[in-house]
Amino acid sequence: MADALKIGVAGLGTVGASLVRIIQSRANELAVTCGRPIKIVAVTARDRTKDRGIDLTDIEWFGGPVDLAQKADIDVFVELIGGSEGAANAAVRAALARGLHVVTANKALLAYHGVELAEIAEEKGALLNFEAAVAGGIPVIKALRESLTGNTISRVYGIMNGTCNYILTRMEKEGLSFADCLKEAQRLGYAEADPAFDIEGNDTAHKLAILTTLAFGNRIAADDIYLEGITNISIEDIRAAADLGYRIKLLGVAQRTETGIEQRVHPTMVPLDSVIAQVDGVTNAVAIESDILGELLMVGPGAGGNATASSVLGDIADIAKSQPGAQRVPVLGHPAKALEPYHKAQMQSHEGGYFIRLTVLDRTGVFASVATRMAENNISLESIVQRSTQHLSPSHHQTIILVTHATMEDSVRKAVAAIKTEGYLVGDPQVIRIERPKE
Ligand SMILES: NC(=O)C1=CN([C@@H]2O[C@H](COP(=O)(O)OP(=O)(O)OC[C@H]3O[C@@H](n4cnc5c(N)ncnc54)[C@H](O)[C@@H]3O)[C@@H](O)[C@H]2O)C=CC1
Ligand SMILES: N[C@@H](CC=O)C(=O)O
Repeated sequence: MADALKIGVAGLGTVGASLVRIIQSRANELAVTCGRPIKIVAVTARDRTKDRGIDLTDIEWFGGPVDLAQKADIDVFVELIGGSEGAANAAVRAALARGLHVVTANKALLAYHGVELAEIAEEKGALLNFEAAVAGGIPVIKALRESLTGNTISRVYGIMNGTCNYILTRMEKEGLSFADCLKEAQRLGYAEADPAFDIEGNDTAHKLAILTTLAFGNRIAADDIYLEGITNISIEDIRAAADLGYRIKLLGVAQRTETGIEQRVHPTMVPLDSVIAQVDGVTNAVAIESDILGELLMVGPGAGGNATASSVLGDIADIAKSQPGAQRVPVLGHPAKALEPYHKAQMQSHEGGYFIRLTVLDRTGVFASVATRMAENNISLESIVQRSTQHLSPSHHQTIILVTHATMEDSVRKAVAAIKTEGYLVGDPQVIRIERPKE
């Protein structure tokens, strides 16, 4: 049997500890599958004394990630620390500079430095694998980077954050509060070290930026994504959506348009009878629409130690099986130096359906005024209903809920701005975009 593939792991948290446990418990099977043993020989984390339920005897402990990346006698550096800057960034650069292969689950790092890191890896002939960085255990990177070669992709979208989907699902199904659901997602190891990245939509944006590049061949443009998280979504919205035949999901969507590439992350109403509406809890789903294959929908565990470690392990196994000096698949699907500049489609030009919920004073003429402001902006309505909300508040308020046919974002913004000036609005209007699967 060939020599062992020597692995150094930086970060022994939810994902790192699961990875070590799996590699140690399946050593024999992995050696047979990969044609050589896979051996963890070096590790580092913040706290050396913490009990992680893993056996670190005979594994060299390093004082920090950069130290490990620079000095350990390893073939592969596995980065499971997190964060786009700081130790993770410095250590991955140090490993690539030595020509080591790198495996990472760090979407923030790739979203902001992926092109540069891919250039270094390609210059050095090293592999930089990151299957776990998007949608946890779902092999979406391999699908886009390798399996769909030759297809022209028109849209990639999906549920890419397990924490948010877990929160929305439990709020809807069990009536739990947002805060309680988030705490539970943290306890289960789904959330980021700073959960604001999950609930404000940044984590989905990081993942979407990576998928956009793989799908469309542009340089990664993580800062050019329209971004709204789920912190504004109330149980009232979730119930109103259900009454209208929709469910609310945090979606990331990237699509080609006539004016450029549209990238957006926001709470979205999807039809209750669509597959994506049935994707519950920590499960993720990524849909890819392309010309040869048609629509591919991949559904699976999106976060958590084992799901994520499964993808990290797959990346390590690919390295174990790769032949030295063999032609490499470009890190981002296209050689990093050949990636095209990103041409952004403006969000104002987005076209789709909209749900608009307005709390208004109970006055004569309000309903007619709302309908008029819509008509003035050429917005065609699928439905408009008015409900009394006096049971929710002692004051004389009404709720008006509108669902539009496909319309321009710009028109909706103008109509809502006009309504805001009328003096009958109570609080801020709630606007949620509607996404329908391809007919
Ligand atoms: N938890 C999940 O479900 C998923 C996580 N990821 C990504 O995987 C990576 C790791 O995530 P988790 O395991 O959840 O994080 P975690 O917070 O549970 O673990 C992070 C580990 O890195 C170590 N660490 C942090 N800063 C360090 C430093 N400066 N020097 C040495 N060690 C340091 C910590 O001691 C800890 O062992 C992140 O990039 C995350 O975004 C990706 C997919 C899913
Ligand atoms: N915090 C992330 C972890 C996986 O990427 C999530 O909840 O999806």
